[in-house]
Amino acid sequence: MKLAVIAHDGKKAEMVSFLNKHYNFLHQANIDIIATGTTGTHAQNAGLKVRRVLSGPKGGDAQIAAQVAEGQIQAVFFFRDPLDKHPHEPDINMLMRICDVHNVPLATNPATAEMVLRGLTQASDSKK
Ligand SMILES: O=C(CO)COP(=O)(O)O
Repeated sequence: MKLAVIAHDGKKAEMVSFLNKHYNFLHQANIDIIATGTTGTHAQNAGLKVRRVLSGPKGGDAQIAAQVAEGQIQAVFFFRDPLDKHPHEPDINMLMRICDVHNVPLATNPATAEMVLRGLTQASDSKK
């Protein structure tokens, strides 16, 4: 299963604590994680094996959206900062739209992320 993790600067601390909390699940061999550049560095520092794409403002959101469109990503954890401006707002909206087009779970805040992760955990447990 491949998961994408992305966080705006104002939400990176929350993303790191989410990743730490779910380290055991996310660290499993059958989980691949892809992340935008800076978020990916934080995730790597948390001990996770992560493939980093470009930073969000440089096209990283668009790279992840392309993989969602190709059916390669099963869920996106995108902690957006609604209180900040982003020069790449069109890419952000595009990623969210692509998730909706392809019916891929998209968690844009930690509360939703907990629920999505619970669902993924149950789905993976039921396969064992
Ligand atoms: O800007 C982002 C998402 O829109 C995140 O990019 P970084 O992970 O490189 O900070």
